[in-house]
Amino acid sequence: MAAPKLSVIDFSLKSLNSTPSSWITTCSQAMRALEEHGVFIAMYDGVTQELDDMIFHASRDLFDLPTEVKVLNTSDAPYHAYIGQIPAMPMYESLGIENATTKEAVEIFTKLMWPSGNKSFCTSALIFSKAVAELNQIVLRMVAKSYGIEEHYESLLGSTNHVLRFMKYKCPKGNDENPLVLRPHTDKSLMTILHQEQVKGLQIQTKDGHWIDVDPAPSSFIVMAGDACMAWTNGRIEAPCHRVILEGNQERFSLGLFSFIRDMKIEIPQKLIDEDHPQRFKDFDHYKYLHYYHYTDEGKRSTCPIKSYCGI
Ligand SMILES: O=C(O)CCC(=O)C(=O)O
Ligand SMILES: [Fe+2]
Repeated sequence: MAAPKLSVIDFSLKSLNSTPSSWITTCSQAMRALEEHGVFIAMYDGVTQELDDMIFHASRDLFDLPTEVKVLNTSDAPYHAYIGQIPAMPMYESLGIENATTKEAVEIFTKLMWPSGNKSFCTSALIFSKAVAELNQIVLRMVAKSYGIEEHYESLLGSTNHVLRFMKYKCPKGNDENPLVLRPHTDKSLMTILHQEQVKGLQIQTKDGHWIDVDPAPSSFIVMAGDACMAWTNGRIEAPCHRVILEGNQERFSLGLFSFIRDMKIEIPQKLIDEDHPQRFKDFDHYKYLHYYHYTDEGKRSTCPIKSYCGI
């Protein structure tokens, strides 16, 4: 049997905007992939090659800073800020910018890391976040339109916190080093969009248990549903399990734009509840869910924390 593959879907702005029927075709391809696998690869031209080069250059600059500077990146919310120096994950380090689509937040982060300024970091982080948030919005609008829950989605839009996360994986030192650098998990976001530089490592698990390698190709963005999307769509779109394995001897850089909903409860749309689809989740607060997953024993131990948190 041929190895399973992820769907690769053309999300170039030119083709999406060319005719209404091309939007509809892309929408049905995206929906099929999301409902079957919770993930697809979008070929997206909203990030130019020049911006791509700039953002990975900016990422290297960021990781080159001393640890005592990087730890200044803090947040009240778990997994929103600096993570590193963790004995169980010696090869992993990451930093996060909250509200990364706003100039003010990116400027504050830049000033914290480089008190004397770093214009090129600031510019590329902001433009990259906006471009990827646009892709995030296009995909979520497709989901909302397909399910007839546009108004519902629009109400979440203004409460979205886009967190831009810079990730670095150091190369494994010896042959005995465990190549698993990020353990299998589902994301806790509403949606995540990942982008990797030329070194591969991300693997996604299909529902029947196969691990698929995600090839890093220029312009390819991995669009992945998070746990909050599974609850919001009343279980129609499930968050896929994924991990990072590093077998080569190169370090790896990747970027993720994670969307979280704050200051309001995510309600399960009535349109998605009927006789064939009984309600599977209760309305929930996304940030309380993050707290449950990261800080409570029950949340940490659960094999499906979103179900244990707000499942019916
Ligand atoms: O580095 C990657 O490609 C994946 C990162 C990831 O899965 C995460 O941060 O949740
Ligand atoms: Fe993840």
